[in-house]
Amino acid sequence: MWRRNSLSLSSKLANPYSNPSLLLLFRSSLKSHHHGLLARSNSTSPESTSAVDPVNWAQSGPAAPFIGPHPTPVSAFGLTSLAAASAFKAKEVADLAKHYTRCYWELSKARLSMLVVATSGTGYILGSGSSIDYLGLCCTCAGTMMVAASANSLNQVFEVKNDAKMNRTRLRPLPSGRITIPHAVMWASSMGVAGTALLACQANMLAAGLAASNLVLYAFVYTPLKQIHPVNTWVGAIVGAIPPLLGWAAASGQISLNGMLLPAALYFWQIPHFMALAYLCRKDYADGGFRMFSLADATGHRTALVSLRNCLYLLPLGYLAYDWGITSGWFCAESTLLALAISSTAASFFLNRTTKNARRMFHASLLYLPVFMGGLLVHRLSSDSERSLTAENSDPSINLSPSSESGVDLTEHAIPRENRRPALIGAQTRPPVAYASVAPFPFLPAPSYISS
Ligand SMILES: CC(C)=CCC/C(C)=C/CC/C(C)=C/COP(=O)(O)OP(=O)(O)O
Repeated sequence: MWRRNSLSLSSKLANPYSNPSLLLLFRSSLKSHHHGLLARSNSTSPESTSAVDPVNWAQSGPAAPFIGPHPTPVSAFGLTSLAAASAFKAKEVADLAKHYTRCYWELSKARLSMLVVATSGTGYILGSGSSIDYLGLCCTCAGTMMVAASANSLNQVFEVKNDAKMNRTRLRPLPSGRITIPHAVMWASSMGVAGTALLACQANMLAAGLAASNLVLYAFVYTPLKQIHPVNTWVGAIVGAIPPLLGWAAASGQISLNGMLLPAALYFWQIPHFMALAYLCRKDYADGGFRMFSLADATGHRTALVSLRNCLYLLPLGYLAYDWGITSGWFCAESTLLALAISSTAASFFLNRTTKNARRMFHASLLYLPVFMGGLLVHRLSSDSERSLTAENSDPSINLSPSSESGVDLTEHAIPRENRRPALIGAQTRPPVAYASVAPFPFLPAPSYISS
């Protein structure tokens, strides 16, 4: 199609008369040029230069010669027509660029991909320790965006027939015929290769490997599974949970237990989110030929139960974030309240399985994720603040002096960047009040139980 468009574009440009709109533009510019010359000829000297009006010529043969002072009307005419052709060419190129930008945007499911990037970026910051490498963060986000765009485009390539049968998806670029399958595959391949290469060069091979494996899991396992077995939702939840791990791995160079916190939140969060969506769009999914969990559950009882169970799994995450030294105790409280809020919507849906309650649970899930990630970032403990707390509170065997001879040296020189955050697993947990003197309230006095 692109080839056809570009061919027709070039042939139109080569022969402007073959295009009615260009001919119109061409003729109107000639007319105004002609009228201008005539007006001037009436008011100025009768010095004559004859010319042919090609518009009238085209319609009814040669026109009466006009007289005017312009020494070279034919070359002026040529310039005007050239300008008209260039303007037309520019407009058509701009329209073409707009058309394909829109197709790429929709193929990439850009808003979903941006959410994926947000989770990966949050993972990167959490895995960064005391100083964030902003260039690394940007490259990780860009690489994640490209690979996610590729995965989403491949998903649409494989589901073009199913998408055409669903109201929600029938206007996507492939089922609506706005782009061809080979073109979409070309876009997906280039994005996948470029994104993985960017991650490999600017982050590390672990992050690149996670991205590439996730692409394979999403496009080649999850996507066909949607038409085979309801277990697809759980596989999809793994796909959604990988990007924050990828971000963590890009920053820290490894996968560690406390790097699993955000992936776990994403995994549990996706179950009620997608269960609500599949419940609300049951007919659409059935029409599309997808085997979603909710389709084999006429009463919605099991769909609601599974959703509620996974919401409850979100409850301990705030405590774990605090206990593992990722965030302050404030996050523990906030996360628990947030999990209780989404769980209450899931409980309402469980007790009363109406569309309204399913929609409430869906909206609660939309709110949950940004608030949870925002809380993680706001209450995150950098290695510096952790280090000072650890020093104030705890184990005398931990010595912060760079030239420590006894105990564990926690200076940046002693701990490789990639090991900083993971090394803090198992560090002594601190009473919540100790966190009151760190972010986000660093101005508060040190807690009184700390001996000076
Ligand atoms: C780095 C990398 C490869 C990241 C990929 C992340 C990604 C694509 C996550 C999406 C997870 C998911 C299950 C979406 C639903 O797809 P769906 O097929 O059910 O959606 P649809 O019905 O709208 O097509």
